[in-house]
Amino acid sequence: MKAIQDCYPPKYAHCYGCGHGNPAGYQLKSYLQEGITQARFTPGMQYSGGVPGHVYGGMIASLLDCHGTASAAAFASHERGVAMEEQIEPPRFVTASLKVDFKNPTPQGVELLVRGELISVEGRKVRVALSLHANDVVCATGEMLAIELRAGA
Ligand SMILES: CCCCC/C=C\C/C=C\C/C=C\C/C=C\CCCC(=O)SCCNC(=O)CCNC(=O)[C@H](O)C(C)(C)COP(=O)(O)OP(=O)(O)OC[C@H]1O[C@@H](n2cnc3c(N)ncnc32)[C@H](O)[C@@H]1OP(=O)(O)O
Repeated sequence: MKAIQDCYPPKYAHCYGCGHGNPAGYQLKSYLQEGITQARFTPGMQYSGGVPGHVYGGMIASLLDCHGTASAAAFASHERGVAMEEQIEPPRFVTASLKVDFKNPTPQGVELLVRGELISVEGRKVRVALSLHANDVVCATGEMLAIELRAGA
């Protein structure tokens, strides 16, 4: 199955968090399956937070950020009855607002699961509920308002 981010042409593949054309970035890959989006990622040991052995909060927020905008694009496409991979230029969303709640320390050296669920689609505005899990423990939850860029932006 093609990742949501891999549906974009090279000219839009530069994002630090998820662009497949950015060799220095995370190259996060998100997938929509059965109404839920998921991405898996193991942050390098350089992303240490203040507490040894735990992941830096900004890294966690960035995973929710990138997974959220990709999820918004996939959810909006699905609502419009078209799959991401069927579009030459899929809809592009940016983060207008991202709230993160850090629920539990996130351990390093563990594959993290990031999940997204659609809250609502209202024109260009898509709200996504996000969560980040390590070893089946919810470490962070979040909510994003993503906004679709206007054509030509
Ligand atoms: C940078 C472009 C990247 C695109 C790349 C695309 C693909 C890349 C490949 C694969 C990955 C797929 C997606 C990944 C893309 C990026 C990932 C990382 C995500 C980010 O890291 S991305 C960077 C941080 N992000 C920004 O850099 C945004 C700066 N910002 C703006 O560029 C404008 O601000 C914008 C466009 C958001 C809106 O501007 P606009 O002129 O188009 O629209 P407008 O202002 O009219 O708002 C329309 C309606 O949203 C409401 N609204 C707006 N903002 C709100 C807020 N904060 N809270 C509550 N409501 C809000 C209004 O109230 C109105 O609501 P209503 O229609 O009901 O009146």
